[in-house]
Amino acid sequence: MATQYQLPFKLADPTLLHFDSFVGDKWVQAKSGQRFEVLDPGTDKAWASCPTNSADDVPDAVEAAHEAFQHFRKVNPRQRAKWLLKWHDLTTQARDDLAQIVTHETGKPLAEAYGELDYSLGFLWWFAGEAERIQGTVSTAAAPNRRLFTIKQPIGVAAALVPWNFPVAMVLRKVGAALAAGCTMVVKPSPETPISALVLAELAQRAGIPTGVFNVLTTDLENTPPLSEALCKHPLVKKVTFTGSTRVGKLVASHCAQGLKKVTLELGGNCPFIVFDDANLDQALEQLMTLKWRHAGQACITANRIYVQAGVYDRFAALLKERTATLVVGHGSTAGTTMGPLTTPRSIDKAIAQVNDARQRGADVLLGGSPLTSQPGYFFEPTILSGMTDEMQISHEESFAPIAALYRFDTEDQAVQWANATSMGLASYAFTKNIDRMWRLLENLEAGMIGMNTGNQSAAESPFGGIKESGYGKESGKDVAVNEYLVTKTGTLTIEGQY
Ligand SMILES: O=CCCC(=O)O
Repeated sequence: MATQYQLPFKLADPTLLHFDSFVGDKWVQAKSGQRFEVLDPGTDKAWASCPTNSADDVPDAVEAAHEAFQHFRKVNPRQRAKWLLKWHDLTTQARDDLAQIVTHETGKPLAEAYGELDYSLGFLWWFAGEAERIQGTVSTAAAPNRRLFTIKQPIGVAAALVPWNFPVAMVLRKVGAALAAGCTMVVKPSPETPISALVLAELAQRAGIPTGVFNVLTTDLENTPPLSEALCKHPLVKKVTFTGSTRVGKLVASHCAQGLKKVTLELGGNCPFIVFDDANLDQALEQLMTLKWRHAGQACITANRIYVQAGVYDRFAALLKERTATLVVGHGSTAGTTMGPLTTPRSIDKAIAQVNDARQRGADVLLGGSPLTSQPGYFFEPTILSGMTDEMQISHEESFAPIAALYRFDTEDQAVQWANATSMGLASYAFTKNIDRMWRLLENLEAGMIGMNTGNQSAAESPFGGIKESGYGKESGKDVAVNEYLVTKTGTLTIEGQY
């Protein structure tokens, strides 16, 4: 359907853009005919609309994916790899256009949108390689004349429930693994970021990926829970992958439990970032600057609680303040912007509540602390809070906002105890030049991913996933990610006349 909205940017290839859902090989409306608006978080203005699909629209999409699976499961892995590589090449060519779209959906600065695209392209490249490396096993049984072997087969139709903070990366991380395994997929992008997912569908079609293998069902905030529930409970959906909050992850798991569906959950972080007295402070600071302010703090692996040892606390806080004060907050497409808006107005409300709570309980606001209301859009000042303590809200819940919360600690044991004092366990970061201590931290910090003198550990080749209430299952990395979309079948063979 043509859109009546004015595009706030120019595309080199406007035919990439679609504003309808993609099921099978067709661009489709919701059965209800309803549509919802897509807003630019940097202006609060609508620039597109998409179909408001409901639970009623789920069966057509799942059936299209199921029909496609009957053929796709038998396609030679090399052919699947070639399609993924072709998709990679076409997405690379569309990089400039996709960057504009990501910036206008999420608010992130263009340079960060490019960074997300390069990260995303890594998934198509990586999973093309993984497709041909799916292997079973052969072994000799204890019983005589018997051999055991296992084969791996695609599990079936997968449903992906995707967040808005990295809309291209999160789609491609999930679908790359699914297609490498031989599964087909129905993607439900977030209400904030449907357009980039639809561009990926256009590119998948151009890459020759067969009809029904990649489907996109858009919907608004209100219809997200029932549509997602219908996907989780549809009998032909055999696998669900979700990235988002722990609260919603538990709901997804409970919907899937009824059908004993295989589930991957990438949930909340509340990640600690620990700086010891013997750290290279420049290194720690530089890593924190990127990790904390990336997408205005809206990443599940961002540093939520920053623990700094007493000997360097004041210096580190002063340096962080000095560097943070140089950030330029503005619309993501404006040249020179280094931090964009939050993606949703809900996030502003939460940030205000968290800063007020910390302030009332005795924290000092070293920088920022308020929404920026002088311009339209959902802007919040880069904020540094010092003197944080355990009873403050931020200690127990993710900010998902540009708030750096500093805690002073004395000993390694104290830092580890505080870092682990959370129900979550996605990522932890530690900065020290003491190798014995670093090894102890690797073993003692309760998280699925440990950054050691680095704040950047996300990559296609690196297994991504948490423990505790940060979820289960791995995305990306060798074998583990594709395994999430495979089932193992065991064969037992009797061989006469052998041993
Ligand atoms: O926010 C979740 C994903 C972040 C990442 O993949 O680095």
